[in-house]
Amino acid sequence: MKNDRTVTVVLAVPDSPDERAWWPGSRFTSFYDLTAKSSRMPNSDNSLVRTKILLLGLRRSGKTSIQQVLFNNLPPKECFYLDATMRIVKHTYDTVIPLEIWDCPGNTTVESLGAPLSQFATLIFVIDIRDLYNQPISKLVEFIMAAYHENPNINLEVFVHKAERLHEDDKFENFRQINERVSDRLLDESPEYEQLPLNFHLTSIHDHTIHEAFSRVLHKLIDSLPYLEDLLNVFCVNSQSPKAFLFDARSRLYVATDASPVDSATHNLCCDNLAMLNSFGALYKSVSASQARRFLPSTVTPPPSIASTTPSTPLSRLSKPDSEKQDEIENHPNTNTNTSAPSSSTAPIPNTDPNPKPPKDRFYPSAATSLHPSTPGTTLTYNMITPELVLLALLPTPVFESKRGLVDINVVFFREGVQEICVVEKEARGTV
Ligand SMILES: Nc1nc2c(ncn2[C@@H]2O[C@H](COP(=O)(O)OP(=O)(O)OP(=O)(O)O)[C@@H](O)[C@H]2O)c(=O)[nH]1
Repeated sequence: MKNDRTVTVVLAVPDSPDERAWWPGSRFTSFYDLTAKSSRMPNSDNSLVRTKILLLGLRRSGKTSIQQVLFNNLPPKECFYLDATMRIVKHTYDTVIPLEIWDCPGNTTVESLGAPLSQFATLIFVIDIRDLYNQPISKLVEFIMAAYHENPNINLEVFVHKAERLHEDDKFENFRQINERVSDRLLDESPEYEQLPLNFHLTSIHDHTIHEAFSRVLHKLIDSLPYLEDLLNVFCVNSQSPKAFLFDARSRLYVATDASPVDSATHNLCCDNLAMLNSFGALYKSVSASQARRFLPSTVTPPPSIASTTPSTPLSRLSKPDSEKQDEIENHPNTNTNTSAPSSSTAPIPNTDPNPKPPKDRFYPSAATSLHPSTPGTTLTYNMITPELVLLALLPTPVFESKRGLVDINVVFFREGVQEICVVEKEARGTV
């Protein structure tokens, strides 16, 4: 009976524009029109307004590794071979908001930065967890003081990094000491720094802590976060989902989640599942590429066949027959070859078709994985929402099995709301 009531609620939502007035995405449009749009006019040269993040820290603290692992899919083990950063490198990344991440050399000072701190929305300072000496703390304090005077609204984040290198007790002791020393040094400088909101995170590229910490950094930068959270809350209630995340597919950062608390185990599970599904995209790309290989030089290595590379877990299943959807899956962002990734095996395919087909409607892939088969069980669902974003939601398996259509309808309306928000974000930044 309880589930039937949910059906009524969901189907009643979007019948007419009037009835949809309560829909969070719509409320967002009108409110956001009045607020963010006016404060986020495009640059005078009509270029895209990017939110800037400053990545600072001593040499070898792990700045470039963090950027490369999160935004360039570099496997953590390969970070060992990264060259030292000699000049400031500006990396751009597009998700709900467009980002510009400044990876700075270890010797960067406030003076040598070459840009006022007022330009940046967030300053992330990376400290090696074993580096309890004066130098990194002095440098961090120098930047905090400068930021306080130039840009009091800047988000100050400290990543106490390479945390996996220490045992639990030492990890928390070093974390506490770094935290305490920074606070003491700031207090020595002036009591006015006492109230500064400094956020400390324990991070490592070798586990999911870097994803969780950077996600929290990102949340503070997304003006539309409350509206995305509203949509997730509505989705969870109507689909009986205990937890749902809206993830940026490529970086595996979650851009929003519902109101229930995030527990690391669930977050990590979603991250792993996303990594597994992301790797599907590359497989389909290879298969499609093989059909077009007649256009390519013969030196291109043949891709592995689907049959031999499909993950063996019987519980993971794509929602549509593979053969039907290969072409459309090619449009999935996860199938995009990341040109700056270190080891991309798929060469770009020249478009030699003299009669190119008209663009197709976007296909939104979905998948479901049973997490533990014992009754009642939990199912993790994956639904693509926009080219960048995917919805990962936990559902009781009986709900998923008996109310699949209902969940799908909820996903459709959720997608509509999120897409509306993304359009408004883009409009506010002058990209549409
Ligand atoms: N154990 C461990 N090593 C890490 C982690 N992150 C980065 N490293 C290693 O730290 C070393 C330095 O990493 P980089 O990313 O080059 O450091 P950086 O701060 O960019 O260094 P500069 O470019 O010289 O300023 C590399 O060998 C990485 O593999 C981590 O979370 N854990």
